[in-house]
Amino acid sequence: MGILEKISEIEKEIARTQKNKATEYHLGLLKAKLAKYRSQLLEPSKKAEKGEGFDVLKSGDARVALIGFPSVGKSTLLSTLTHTESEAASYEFTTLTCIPGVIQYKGANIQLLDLPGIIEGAAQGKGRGRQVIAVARTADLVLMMLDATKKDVHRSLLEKELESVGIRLNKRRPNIYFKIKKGGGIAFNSTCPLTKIDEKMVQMILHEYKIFNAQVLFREDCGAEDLIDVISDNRVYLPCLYCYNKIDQISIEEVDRIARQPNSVVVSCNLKLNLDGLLDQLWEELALIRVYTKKPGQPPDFDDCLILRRGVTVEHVCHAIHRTLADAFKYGLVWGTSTKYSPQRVGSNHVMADEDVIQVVKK
Ligand SMILES: Nc1nc2c(ncn2[C@@H]2O[C@H](COP(=O)(O)OP(=O)(O)OP(=O)(O)O)[C@@H](O)[C@H]2O)c(=O)[nH]1
Ligand SMILES: [K+]
Ligand SMILES: [Mg+2]
Repeated sequence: MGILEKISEIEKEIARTQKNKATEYHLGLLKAKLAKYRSQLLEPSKKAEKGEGFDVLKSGDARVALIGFPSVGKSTLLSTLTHTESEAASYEFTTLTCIPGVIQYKGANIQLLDLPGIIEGAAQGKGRGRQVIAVARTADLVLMMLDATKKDVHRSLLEKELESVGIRLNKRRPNIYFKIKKGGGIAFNSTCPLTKIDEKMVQMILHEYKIFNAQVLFREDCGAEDLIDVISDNRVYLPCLYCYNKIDQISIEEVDRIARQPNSVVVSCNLKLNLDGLLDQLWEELALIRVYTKKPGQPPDFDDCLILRRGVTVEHVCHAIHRTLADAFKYGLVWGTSTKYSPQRVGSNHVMADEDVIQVVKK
């Protein structure tokens, strides 16, 4: 039996197994098996299926991958937001390779990748699904483009495809400490009550992965799937923005309903509706911030900013300015929303905010 058949057998078995106390171990084991086969399926693809036209160099401050069914308007969006033209047409699979463009926004260069449309079964290699998914894994954010005139099944189908190859959208890594050891068996512990898993199931899942010595500490109430995610090293956790296009074709009530969904933005590429709103939300989801620098006795340099991630410290800023600056750092003077006073003297672990100005004082 091939891996694909094994996967489909297990999927069928999971579907027909009733969920209850008596079957939970069995289900946990099936899920572990499923995850194992799926990762086997992905292994050989790394080299063999790279595919021509998909090796695009990473550039700029962040990378965004456009993922969606055929003809939802991905190429139209790229041509509208960047100086790059990507052919758009009314027939499916117009785009066959990865086409990079650059969005210039608030001083940042955001690389936007137009990709072929993907369909159900993409993860198993249908269409150019595997190559597309491989590119998505390298992105800082997935911009999932959807046709607002179509039903939401498209969205769940795409989510399932990405899910099945280890891409987790808008989810953080489960808070489970996991470390393989040389001996000593499985040391299992938790810092909170667990309602979805117990020691026996943890053991079973680890054994399925041929792990017999490990330290496992649950720091939140996670289940079998979370544990499997932590064991598997091919998981990526990405923010996802759902972009509903073609709102020129639907009622205002429908637009309003979609726009209220979490992580969603509504646009019309053809009529250029709400593209500013899309850029704004992209900026937010990418968690980018601008930091301006200032030399002593001079006004801040507002023409040139550093583009960094939310949560960066003064130390990061020093590294971004020059690699030797962190060593020479004495203290910083910061003007902006991250401080109580402007300016305020700060140490190297002070956290910066968007549009802060900093002057670095050296030893
Ligand atoms: N009504 C409407 N049509 C649009 C809009 N944006 C794009 N389209 C149309 O949708 C069709 C497909 O657009 P593309 O940009 O080629 O779509 P794609 O997602 O790149 O398609 P593939 O590359 O084939 O996967 C074209 O006929 C576009 O003119 C929009 O906002 N409203
Ligand atoms: K198309
Ligand atoms: Mg296209």
